[in-house]
Amino acid sequence: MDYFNYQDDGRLYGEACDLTRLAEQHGTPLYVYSRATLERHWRAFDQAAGEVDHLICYAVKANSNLAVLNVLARLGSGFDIVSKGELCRVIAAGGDPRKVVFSGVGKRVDEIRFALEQQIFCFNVESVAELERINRVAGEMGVKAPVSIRVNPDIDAGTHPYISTGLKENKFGIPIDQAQQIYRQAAALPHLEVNGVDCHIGSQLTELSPFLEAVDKLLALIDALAEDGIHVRHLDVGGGLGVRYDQEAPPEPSRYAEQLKARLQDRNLTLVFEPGRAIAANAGVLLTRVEHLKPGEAKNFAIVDAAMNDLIRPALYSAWQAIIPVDSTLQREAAVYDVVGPVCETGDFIGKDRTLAITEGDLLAVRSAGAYGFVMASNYNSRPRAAEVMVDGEQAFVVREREQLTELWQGESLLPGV
Ligand SMILES: Cc1ncc(COP(=O)(O)O)c(C=O)c1O
Ligand SMILES: N[C@@H](CCCC[NH3+])C(=O)O
Repeated sequence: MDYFNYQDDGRLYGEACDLTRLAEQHGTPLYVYSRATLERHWRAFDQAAGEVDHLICYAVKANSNLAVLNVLARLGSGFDIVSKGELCRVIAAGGDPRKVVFSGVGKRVDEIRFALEQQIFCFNVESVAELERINRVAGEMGVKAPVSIRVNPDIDAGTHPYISTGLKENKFGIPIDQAQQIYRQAAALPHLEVNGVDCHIGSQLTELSPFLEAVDKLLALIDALAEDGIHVRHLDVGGGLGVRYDQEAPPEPSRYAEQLKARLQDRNLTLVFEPGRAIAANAGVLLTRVEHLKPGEAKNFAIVDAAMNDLIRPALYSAWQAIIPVDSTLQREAAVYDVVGPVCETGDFIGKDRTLAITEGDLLAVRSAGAYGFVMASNYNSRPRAAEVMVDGEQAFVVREREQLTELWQGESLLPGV
């Protein structure tokens, strides 16, 4: 459920804001986010966890706009980060670093030091080398680093191979069959406080079974660790809950949490969730205008002003996102189009074989663009990045200005002489 709907005048609105007007005011391509949707999705996790001690750490990578982070911080959200940059964003947005988990396979020494200074909740450690590095840095600082080990349970998440992370062949985490041994090593390091077990098996999962299979393996590990005298306090189940892009019917957070709670029984564990997409994807749309229609023998093309540099998911994963007219009252002839951008790549498409009734100048909305949209944007073909707007009821706020051309070569310089 989101807050992007057609109203009685046949036009698409974001909450109570007319998207046609927003596009006229701010230009296209334009990302529009809905505050109410973000809040609703975050609360769905919070309420699902209910009485169990829990922490919802929104995965900043999904959408790191400061206003998005701030909306969630105001609800009391924690954050899952993968870089110093993301931690600085959380702080700039008013988030609490003590509710931050730090994931990622390649944390640098300066990033570890900064995170320790900020007293984050936990490092999700992905290798023995990283355990030793964190131990060393914490020792130099005279503190104890809170750590959890990201366990790779070797489970097929049944998702796109590029966003699957819980298989042996993936670079993430420590293989489950070595986990107990590595936990013993970690517990023996003097500057670490081992307080959790973590996993994240992939993104856009539409079934519960892989999550539950992973959790069963993790709980067995937690029990085995207890026998070794290692008592962890939290279980971080990662993110990965899928969303509806098309016909998918992903499980609701409530059903997921119910199953988790049934498995926790009387173990006194804090549950940590790291949802990204489930909170942000359907809280955003990308508005784009049709530049040209180009009929062809094999294909008709609708060339729009958004491209793979603005939204790379279709090009990168052949991801499908709905593309709909912003004004449904316009009388146009329908045809089947590949909706493509102006970038000079054959892979530059937003959608293929879409039936649309459009003409030059019409506005389209790409749905489900709130996660892994703007954050993955680039300046390829020297295209400035889009502006971002957040709607809140009848009000709309520019939460990131459109990038200016001169910003594209900021910091570049000519060779001296000649
Ligand atoms: C460690 C970690 N946590 C959380 C997430 C968020 O995943 P999703 O957006 O699928 O919820 C990711 C990205 O897949 C991740 O790598
Ligand atoms: N960027 C991916 C998700 C990656 C998840 C990051 N761990 C997507 O758009 O689907």
